[in-house]
Amino acid sequence: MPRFAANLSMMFTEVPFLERFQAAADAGFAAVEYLFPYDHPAEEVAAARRDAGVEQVLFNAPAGDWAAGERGLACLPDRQEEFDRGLETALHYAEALDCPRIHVMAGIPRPGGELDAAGRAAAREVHVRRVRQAADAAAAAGRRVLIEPINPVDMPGYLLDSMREGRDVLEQIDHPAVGLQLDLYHAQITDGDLTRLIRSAADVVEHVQIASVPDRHEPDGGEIDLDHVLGVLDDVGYAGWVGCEYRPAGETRAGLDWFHRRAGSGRADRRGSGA
Ligand SMILES: O=C(O)[C@@H](O)C(=O)CO
Ligand SMILES: [Mg+2]
Repeated sequence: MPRFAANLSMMFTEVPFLERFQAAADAGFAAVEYLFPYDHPAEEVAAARRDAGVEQVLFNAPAGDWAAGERGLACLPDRQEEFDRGLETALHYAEALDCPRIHVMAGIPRPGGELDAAGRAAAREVHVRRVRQAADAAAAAGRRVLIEPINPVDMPGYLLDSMREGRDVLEQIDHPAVGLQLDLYHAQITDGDLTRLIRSAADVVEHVQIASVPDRHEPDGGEIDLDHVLGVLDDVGYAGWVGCEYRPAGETRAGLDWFHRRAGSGRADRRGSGA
């Protein structure tokens, strides 16, 4: 059975961010992930993680003005300086948190508008270049960069909008320090055919996330058969983490039956270092 990491941007939001580490540990999670730690100094986040005794397995590089609708900087040509600074910040946090991987978001090249083929090619060219840049810096710091396809219903206009696109871009990036983040919630919406998809992408997937479709709640309901996809991940030898990136339907702990049934105590289920 794969190992589960609690996503602290969506789970345990009943308590302030820094308290979510301990809440996740108390619930039995051995690891955590989240979108952004940057509202708090790296040292405070690192202390919260250490005190709770959980591994940090993933977080995102700064992604622009999130409140204004931005979703990453990597494909935005006129944001090079901000991208550079964000990369530095992310690597600083990764060091403090002992986190092996950073998700670098592509961005929305034409917010609210249509992107023609030429516009898409231009955005992709910038994206490929910036992810390579991030990967060079990450590799020098002993870390890895992930890219994640995201469904266009939740994130209209996001450049990396299917697993197929993700595979293509990954090939184009062609960098040993870059891998794919397979969010099965997005993948079910954009690609479907999850069994074949997991099997065919097994060589490049370095992190998995789960949630129910279409509501993005606890992963043991909706369109995805959780035990089936976890079994396929086991079959292909997936040894990474499975991030629980879902919005609990009610109180987080009240919805953890699915986790306790599959992970035992969670902590007892640890295999290897997770790095
Ligand atoms: O799937 C998601 O939404 C996240 O993994 C993410 O990084 C961007 O929102
Ligand atoms: Mg995700």
